[in-house]
Amino acid sequence: MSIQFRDIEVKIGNKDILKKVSLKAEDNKITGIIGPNGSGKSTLIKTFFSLLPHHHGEIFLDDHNVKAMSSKEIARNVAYIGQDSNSMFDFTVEEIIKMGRFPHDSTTRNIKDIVYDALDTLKINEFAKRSIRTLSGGERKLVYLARSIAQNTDSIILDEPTNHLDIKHQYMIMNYLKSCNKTILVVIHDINLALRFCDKIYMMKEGTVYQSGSVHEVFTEQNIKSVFEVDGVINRDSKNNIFFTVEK
Ligand SMILES: Nc1ncnc2c1ncn2[C@@H]1O[C@H](COP(=O)(O)OP(=O)(O)OP(=O)(O)O)[C@@H](O)[C@H]1O
Repeated sequence: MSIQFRDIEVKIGNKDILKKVSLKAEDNKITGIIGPNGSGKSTLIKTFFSLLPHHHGEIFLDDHNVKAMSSKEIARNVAYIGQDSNSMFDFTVEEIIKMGRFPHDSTTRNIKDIVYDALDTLKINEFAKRSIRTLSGGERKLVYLARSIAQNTDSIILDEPTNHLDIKHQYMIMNYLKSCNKTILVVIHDINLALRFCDKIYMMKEGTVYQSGSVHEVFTEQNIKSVFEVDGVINRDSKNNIFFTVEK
């Protein structure tokens, strides 16, 4: 299932936050959105779920304009893991994960089994009875990923999923996303994680797509300098993986 933004424009007050942004995330691929703070990454993904209105452009799920879809229908197809993992309410982890089943009217499987499979996948079974409010920021991220697993959608949109996570859990999440055979659209800040895991990158600057393509096409020293104002070097290790280091 592909996710496509066509010529999206967002204005807040007099400020143009997004200026004709187009992006396509495809089946079985991790598409990364990277860019400096304030460049419009979260704004773009929020428009998909109508969390922010867009003033121009269209958003499609395969050939379906999301404008014509109910929020429940969208949630049957696309899961969302936002930046903010705080919870206003004192739900248990089990209850949070169970919410992933809300868009689905029925299932042949026992819901408790679905919840426990999701906990198992991320090896967080011991959190099941805990209140979400007692978990650390990183632990909460894992719980919301487990909810998306229970939601069983073809696509997942994630806003900085590795934020707050230690290196083991950063790789656990990215490896899960790589192996799950879904359409993954992810806002990511870490250039080296993006280099390692993303199939396609959209590099944003000041509300526009500055560059898009494969990691090799986008992560050039020149593009990184122009967009992030950082001098650095693209290196290759002995296994021919490329990585970026900042020069002093
Ligand atoms: N409700 C709002 N009112 C005014 N300005 C807003 C509002 N929401 C977002 N903005 C502005 O829109 C711009 C883009 O914000 P957005 O959150 O999309 O950036 P981002 O690229 O996701 O940044 P970050 O990497 O810091 O999360 C920023 O300059 C932000 O200040």
